[in-house]
Amino acid sequence: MGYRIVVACDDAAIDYKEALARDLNGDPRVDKVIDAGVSEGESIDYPHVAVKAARMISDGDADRGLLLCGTGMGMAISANKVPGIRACVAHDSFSVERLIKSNNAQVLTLGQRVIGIELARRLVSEWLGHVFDPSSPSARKVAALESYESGV
Ligand SMILES: O=C(CO)[C@H](O)COP(=O)(O)O
Repeated sequence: MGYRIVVACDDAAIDYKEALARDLNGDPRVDKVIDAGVSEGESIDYPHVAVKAARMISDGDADRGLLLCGTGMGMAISANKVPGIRACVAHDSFSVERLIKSNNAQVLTLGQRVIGIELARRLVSEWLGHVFDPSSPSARKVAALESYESGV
């Protein structure tokens, strides 16, 4: 079973969303790419787009999210407002690996104004290859993180 991935961006990152969605659509590890916007000519501020996409994950309609804006930071901050969602910008290979293996994050965010497209493509491909190990020592820390969401 491959991943269902929701992709979304604001008007600063439409080019990257289109290019990365094309890659994802051609990747055998991906079953479905869901485009949550925005498209050319559309202007919706990043918090609305990020929350819409993150809710698709928390509702069980997608497994992972790839969210893009100018820096990746606004998308991450916004997606993290959705209960249960762990999102972060990661612009290097090691961070992308740890985003999954340490943090079990569902959402990777990238900034079109920060990194080049070829690095972005490589990071997204690497991201798909990483899997969280629930028996790893990191699981205890992710569980602790989740406990704060439930008000403990
Ligand atoms: O990068 C962004 C938010 O982190 C967004 O694409 C641009 O936001 P702005 O600098 O507030 O216009």
